[in-house]
Amino acid sequence: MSTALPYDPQQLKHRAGEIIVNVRELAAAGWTPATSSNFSTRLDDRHVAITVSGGDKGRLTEADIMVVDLDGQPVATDQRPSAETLLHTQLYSRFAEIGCVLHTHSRNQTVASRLFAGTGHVHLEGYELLKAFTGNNTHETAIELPVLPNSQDMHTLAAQVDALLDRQCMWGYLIDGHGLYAWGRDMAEARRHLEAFEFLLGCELELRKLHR
Ligand SMILES: CSCCC(=O)C(=O)COP(=O)(O)O
Ligand SMILES: [Zn+2]
Repeated sequence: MSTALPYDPQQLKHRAGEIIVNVRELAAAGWTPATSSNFSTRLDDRHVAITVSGGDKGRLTEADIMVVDLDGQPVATDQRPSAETLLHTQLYSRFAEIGCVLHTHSRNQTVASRLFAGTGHVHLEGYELLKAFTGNNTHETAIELPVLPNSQDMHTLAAQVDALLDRQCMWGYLIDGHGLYAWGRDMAEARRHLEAFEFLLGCELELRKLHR
């Protein structure tokens, strides 16, 4: 006897393939070292496809992508979702339009998170690449990328993110000594935001090396 799944398995297959292809490229760029990072996409208004906890994210297969509900509870599986699932589901729960959340641990992201933890944000201004963020259409603007203190308690981190989202519209944040979260309406938009943050953080770090 087969039990009907509460989500569309074809949609899961499609979204899992999308995660695998994109994450392989992010891993090849060195942004997912030592089993770090996690990735998710929305399946429908109640379900999210997310990477399982642990393992080399550069070698994901369909078996490494599972389904959770918006409370982060596994659906029709006994696999263990990412330890940081709450940081994904809080965004899907809060914004119906968010379709993809990407979290990476590149060197630039991690170094910048340490360097700017004291000020609580990274000021990004005057760059043409700011136009990569949905809603921006000029370089004559600035965004503040928040830097949150790290915690092993996801509820503490999620509360900090919620407090920020109450105050500002944003496409990502850094966690001190940890990495970057970025999101968008779909994989393409989330990846564009992630790559833009990575590039701009690299520029800010390089400028500091040049003492500017
Ligand atoms: C060795 S990485 C430490 C955990 C982490 O920050 C991360 O991004 C990966 O956690 P997950 O449970 O999603 O594998
Ligand atoms: Zn992490």
